[in-house]
Amino acid sequence: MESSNGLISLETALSQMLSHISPLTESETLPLIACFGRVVAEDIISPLNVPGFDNSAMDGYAVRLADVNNGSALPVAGKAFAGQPFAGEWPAGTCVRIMTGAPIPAGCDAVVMQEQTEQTDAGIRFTAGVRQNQNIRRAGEDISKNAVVFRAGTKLTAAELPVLASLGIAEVAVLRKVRVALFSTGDELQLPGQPLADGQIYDTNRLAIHLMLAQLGYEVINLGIIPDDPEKLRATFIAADQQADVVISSGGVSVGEADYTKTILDELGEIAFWKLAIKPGKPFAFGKLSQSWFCGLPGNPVSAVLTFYQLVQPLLAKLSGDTATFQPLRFRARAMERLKKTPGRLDFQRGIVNRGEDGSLEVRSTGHQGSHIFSSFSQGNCFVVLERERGNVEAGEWVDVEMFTPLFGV
Ligand SMILES: Nc1nc2c(c(=O)[nH]1)N[C@H]1C(S)=C(S)[C@@H](COP(=O)(O)OP(=O)(O)OC[C@H]3O[C@@H](n4cnc5c(N)ncnc54)[C@H](O)[C@@H]3O)O[C@H]1N2
Ligand code: MOO
Repeated sequence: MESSNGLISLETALSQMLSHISPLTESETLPLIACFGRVVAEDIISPLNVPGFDNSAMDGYAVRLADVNNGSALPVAGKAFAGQPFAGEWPAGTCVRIMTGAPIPAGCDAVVMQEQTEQTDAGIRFTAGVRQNQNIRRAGEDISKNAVVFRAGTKLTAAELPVLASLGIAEVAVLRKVRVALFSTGDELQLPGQPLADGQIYDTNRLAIHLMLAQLGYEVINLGIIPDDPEKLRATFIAADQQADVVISSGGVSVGEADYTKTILDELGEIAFWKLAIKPGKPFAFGKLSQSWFCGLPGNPVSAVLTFYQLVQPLLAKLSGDTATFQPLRFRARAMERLKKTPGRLDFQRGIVNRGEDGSLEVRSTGHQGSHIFSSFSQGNCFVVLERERGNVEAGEWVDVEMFTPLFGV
């Protein structure tokens, strides 16, 4: 949707970007430990049942139902341990001492937990009723042999990789990592550790974007700070385009000094300069260089992080082959103070959300909402997402909040 003020909605921008992207196809086979954050290249089929055999969920006694529930005590015929099954004959009218994880002896109907038994001179007496199948974990209950465990396009994390270990799978074909080239532009930028000349500032954005890319599992080619010099900019764009799947720059996308960035980008590819109906993060560039995709983030640090999060992250996920759709979870919270808001853009204010005494969520502002206030990220824990046409929020009104957690990592 493009409104009368010429601003494109976040959804329109995102769907336009994603419509161009096809996932990578090259894959490599790696050991499980190296697959963290990688995307499965082909469906993974289970080579076995998990559990692999019927086994006990408790330390106790394996019984046949016909022998229990009449109150009589049963002598112990033998023992079954995890890794050491009960061997030999199991005479009628006896029970088997069994440990958690031990294979169930053939003919066993139930396992009685130790706490529901008593040792008597005649053997083990059962102090509670016994039901068929109780405390037996059946073969294939978690995953059955030949089932599709994970479809191609699943991102492997600490939730998925141990499942593969439980199947005895040692290595997996995963898609190659997305390569991202990154640089900051601007004569005013200086490296931390260096003295500042008059009017200079330290480069914040490149570190922020680098860290977010790294924690999302992408390969980062960090090309440093590029001054506002057409030749240097052109050489950097060309080098970045040759090495990466996606080139990300920060700065120079607004109306001011973006001139040669625009000229160079026109020369090298097809780039659209958008004005997005979000705050912060209005100016944003997207398009194709000669072989890579280009995302131009706005220079203001909060705007750079927000546009990366809302637009670049889903683009990278699609390119990486990850089929999960990017849908940040939002919760309703009660504003505990007035939040200033001008209608016209979707606002992502920084807030601090907590659970109130009545159990509902309560949110406060981190204070100054300028797009240069990077410390609002460490002071806050969430975005307060305010609808495009909404005006000021009064204390007590309900708002949407979106936690920072997946954005900044641990
Ligand atoms: N006349 C207008 N001026 C501006 C508009 C507009 O629509 N009309 N939009 C404003 C908004 S909103 C933003 S956001 C910025 C984006 O501008 P650029 O992408 O061209 O970025 P710069 O002008 O290069 O820098 C903006 C600001 O951010 C600082 N900066 C830049 N890079 C970094 C960095 N790596 N680390 C830390 N800080 C950085 C830079 O010094 C400027 O202060 O434009 C507004 N202006
Ligand atoms: O969009 Mo700007 O990012 O409001 O500062």
